[in-house]
This record gives sequence, structure tokens and C-alpha cells, in this order.
Amino acid sequence: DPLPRPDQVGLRAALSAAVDRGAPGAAARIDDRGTVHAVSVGLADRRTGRVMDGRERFRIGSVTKVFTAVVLLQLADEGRLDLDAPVTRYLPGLLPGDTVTVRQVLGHRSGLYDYADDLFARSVPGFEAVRTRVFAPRELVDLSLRHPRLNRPGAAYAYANTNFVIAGMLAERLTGRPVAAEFRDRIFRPLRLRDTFYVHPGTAVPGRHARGYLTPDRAGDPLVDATEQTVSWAQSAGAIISSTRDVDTFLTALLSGRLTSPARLREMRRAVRVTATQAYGLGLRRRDLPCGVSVYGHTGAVQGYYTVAFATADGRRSLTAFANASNNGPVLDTLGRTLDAAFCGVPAR
Ligand SMILES: C[C@@H](NC(=O)[C@@H](C)NC(=O)CCCC[C@H](NC(=O)C[NH3+])C(=O)[O-])C(=O)O
Repeated sequence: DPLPRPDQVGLRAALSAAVDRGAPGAAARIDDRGTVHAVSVGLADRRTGRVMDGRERFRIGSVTKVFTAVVLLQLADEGRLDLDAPVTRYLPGLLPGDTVTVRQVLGHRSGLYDYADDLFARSVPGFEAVRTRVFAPRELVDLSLRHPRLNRPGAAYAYANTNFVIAGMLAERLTGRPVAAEFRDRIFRPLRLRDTFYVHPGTAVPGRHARGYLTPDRAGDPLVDATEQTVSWAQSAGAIISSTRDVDTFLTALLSGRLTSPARLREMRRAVRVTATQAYGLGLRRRDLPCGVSVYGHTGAVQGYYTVAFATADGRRSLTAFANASNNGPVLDTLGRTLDAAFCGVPAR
């Protein structure tokens, strides 16, 4: 059954609300079977006063996890990876005496602790301590292993960046190539994602981009320009740079079955409930919207940038929205309202 037309007024209202709550700027792009609706508000750069126009590149944070999951699901399709094998079959010794499977890692059901909780307990000092650091993936896993498991493998959902650092290690071990090469050859090039890069551990955002601003924990402190950072603390869990156009293209291609076999896509979408309206599959979030539409994608939060990127189950309509702010809950909540505008149409007023 056809979706209601996108609510352009509602889309602009959601972005303006994000700016009212402290984001310097925001932008959103809906791709509705080729018909594009794009809105942008506020500033891409506070210093120069450059206004946001929606074509900017920006850091997509955990939307990276969808790309990393696609690489592993393609390896499963190629018969080179068994999703139900223990991680230690491919990475011996990584998780001592552990039965955690690849599928549990991709579904955040490994029970592993999220080291990011330690790194960013204090947002600005935590960021400043890592912004130029380069971590070996193993270092990040070891940070996590300093904590006891949150639960037995498979017992419950517990979000952890640790899982997608391990997923990146699996891709490198199975292919013998850097995960950057796998992203490029399996996804970025085939889909012609010209705004999409994995430059880790480089700190510069290539080409024309929105600057990103980290909101300090103490009200009244100045925003921190967080644009240049290695994002090595997240790497295959959060370091991709892209644009609203490219993320729309990627989600549309993925959900319309162009990147994996139908069987693997079904497994990716088979989501385990997390809350009344949210579920998690393999590297993919499902949001059940109030109007009854379920959408698949991911959110992102890296210093300076929030992203909301979702599409319908068949990929015919996708939405990517971002604000160049982070550590600001009200901004993230209002950015989430772009989903209702994109997929639920004009509310009955
Ligand atoms: C939420 C999103 N996850 C991600 O995008 C991953 C890469 N980010 C995080 O886990 C949060 C890192 C801290 C951000 C920092 N927060 C703090 O420093 C809080 N003390 C900030 O907001 O900039 C997802 O999976 O949906």
C-alpha cells in the first residue's frame, strides 16, 4: 500500500526545531522512488557564516555499522564466513574462552561492554583525549574486556561499539585487506558514492563539508568545533564520512536487495525487539513509527554530528537527516521527528 506523501512542512519544522535547541544547522533529504525532497536550515560553518545547503559531507557515526554489516553479509553470501561460528574461529584468542558468535556481534547480543561509555563519561575532556589518537582495533577490544560481560552471549541486546570494531577485524582477517578497501570496492564504488569516504585515521573531512560542533556538558560553555578528528575510537563502528544523498542511495540499494542475497537481507532485517518502538537486526535498527510504518536504518552520534538514516522495508523511500551538533539530547530527539514527516505524511490536524 502506498505511503502518504512526505510532509515537507513537517520536515522543515523538525530541522528548525533542532536549530532552536542548539544545533548550528541541519539538513534532510528524502528520496521517494527518485523524487527528491531536500531541506536545509542554519549554518554549515559558524565561523564563516556559510549556510547549510544539504550537499555537505559530514561524519555519519554509527550509520557506519550498516556498511560494516553489509561487508560481512557479503562474505557470508560468498561462503567465506559462517554467521553462527564463534568469533574466535576467525580471530583466535581475541575473546578468551568465548562462544560469542558473529551473528551475536552484529546484533549487539555478545554481552561485551561498550568502551565508549568509559572514554566519553566527560564529553569534552574525553573527546580531546582521543581526537588525534590512533587505536589498533585490539586496543579497543581490550578496553572493553576490562569490564565483566553485561550478559551471557545471546541472552540480551546491549549496544556496544566493541561489536563493530570486532566486525571490522573480521572483515580484515577474512579478506586480508584493510576494511577501507572492502568498503570502497564492495559499496562506495559500485554505488558511485562520490561523497563517501573511510579516511581513518586521517582527521580531515575531504571536500566541502559541514563543520561539526560538540555541545559541552556544562551549560553555557562554548561549542567545541569537533570536525577534525581521527574517529579511531570508533573506526569500523563509526568513522565513515558521507552525505545525505549518498546515504539515501546506500539504504535504497541495500533494502531493495542490490547489495546482498535475499536470504542475507532477511537475516539483516530480522530484528530483535529493544523497546516498544525499536528493534535491532544485524547492523540495522528498525523503528516502528506511530503511523504503522516500520523503517530500517541507523542513527549516528559522533562528536559534532547527529545522523538519522532510515528507509522503508522495500527501499522505495529513504530519509537521511543530520544536524552538525552532538551531546545534545533535545537536538537528537527533534531530528528523530524527520521520520514522521518522511514516512507518515501530514498528521491529521
Ligand atoms: C548513538 C549511535 N551510536 C554511534 O553513533 C556511536 C558511534 N557513538 C556512540 O556510541 C556515542 C559516542 C559519544 C558521543 C558523544 N557523547 C558523549 O560524549 C556523552 N558523554 C557526543 O554526543 O558527541 C547509534 O548507534 O545509534
